[in-house]
Amino acid sequence: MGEDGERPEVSRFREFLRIRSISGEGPKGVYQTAVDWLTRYVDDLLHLSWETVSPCKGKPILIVKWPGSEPSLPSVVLNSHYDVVPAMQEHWTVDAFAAEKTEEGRIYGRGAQDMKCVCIQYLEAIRRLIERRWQPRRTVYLTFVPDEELGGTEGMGVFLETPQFAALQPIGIALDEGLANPSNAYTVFYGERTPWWLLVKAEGPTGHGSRFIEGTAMAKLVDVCNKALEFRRAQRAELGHSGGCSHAAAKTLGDVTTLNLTMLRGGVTLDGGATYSLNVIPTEAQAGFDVRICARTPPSEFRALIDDWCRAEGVSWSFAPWTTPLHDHYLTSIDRDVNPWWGMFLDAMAHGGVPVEPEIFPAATDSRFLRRIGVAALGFSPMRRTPVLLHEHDEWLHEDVFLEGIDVYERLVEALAGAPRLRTEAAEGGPAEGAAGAAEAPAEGGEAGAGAEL
Ligand SMILES: CSCC[C@H](NC=O)C(=O)O
Ligand SMILES: [Zn+2]
Ligand SMILES: [Zn+2]
Repeated sequence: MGEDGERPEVSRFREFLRIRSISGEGPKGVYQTAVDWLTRYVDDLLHLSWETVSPCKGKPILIVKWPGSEPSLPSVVLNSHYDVVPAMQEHWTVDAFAAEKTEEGRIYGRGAQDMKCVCIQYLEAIRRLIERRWQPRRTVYLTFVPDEELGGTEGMGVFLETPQFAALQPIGIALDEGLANPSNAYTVFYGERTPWWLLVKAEGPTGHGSRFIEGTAMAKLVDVCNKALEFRRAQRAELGHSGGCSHAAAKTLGDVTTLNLTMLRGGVTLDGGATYSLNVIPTEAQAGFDVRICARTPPSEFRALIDDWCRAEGVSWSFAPWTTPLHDHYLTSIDRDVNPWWGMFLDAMAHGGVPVEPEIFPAATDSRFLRRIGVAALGFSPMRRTPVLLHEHDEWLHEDVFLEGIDVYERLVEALAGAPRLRTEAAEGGPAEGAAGAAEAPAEGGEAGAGAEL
């Protein structure tokens, strides 16, 4: 027991929460602080080898290696991101980076659910397995990446291009983050809705604001926005009144397409943007949308819609240039016959007696980079009986749920890293019966991958 009778695992989790590793705006060098903290942890408690790689300056990726007894077998990758989204401190009832714990056992902090809990749970599960002298058959790699919250381009995205990533290959299965589940079950994600961040740009004539000028940039843009919002209303209706809570309705957020107007810009500005010339018709206006295309809708179908909306108004649209161009669906098969890892995952969970609900992740995680290159990836954060609080004010996780998650990973790592060669895996030099991993990425507009039940 640690201080105040607290379990040392919990104390370490709280310590990690105090590092302000906010993507984009943390204190200078804080990413390195987080990685240094993790490497000390590995040195002191796991005694495993590790290395860091920084394809983007100041954005280190930490790779920890636990060698398997049969290193030629495809590896098991446990991925987590150590960056967190900012906290609006004025809306929190506690300090977002103090990792306070209530008497009842709730641990408050930015990253408590997303996903510093998982970073520590992986480490603690492996610490326990090492302590009880369990040896993995397959090599296990822990990867800790930055910048997931910014889209992963300068984190997992660039990591894929490095020799350090090549060294993890072939990968059998990768685990990455999921979401809390308020019910008694865990949720596991085998795919994600595909994020499209769009910019619509309208142009038109100028003139005096007192006249009827036709075809203005603003009017055209508003027409496109109205069509987009109409589409949004229809999708909202399809979801029903549950608001995406997976337990009150048959449909979850992952089953419909969301669209939100998240940026509007226009107007002739004065004084560096402090005021506007409201009597001058602006010649340009822009809107930005966050769209998440559900797995049932081929991206080409959505593309046709937005093309229509824009063509009708004579305006243009483009993908936001700062996002990673992953615009297709990538799914991991949940057919045991196609993907034996799925069966192993389910069996290990069933062994623990906890129900599992497979779903499509409503947002985007680093899993999509892995699925895109054919790696089977499951999004899983072992948090049940817990409200979904990622990115919210007063994010918390109960210490008992955190501790239970370590037990879960212990079981999972034993099952996955202890797995003998699968029939879908080639013997050295020989052919395999078929790829186990992610279903083939469908061509633009194609169906969801083979074996994936939607
Ligand atoms: C377009 S990539 C964005 C990634 C981000 N991930 C977590 O919130 C998300 O908004 O889903
Ligand atoms: Zn996350
Ligand atoms: Zn997040």
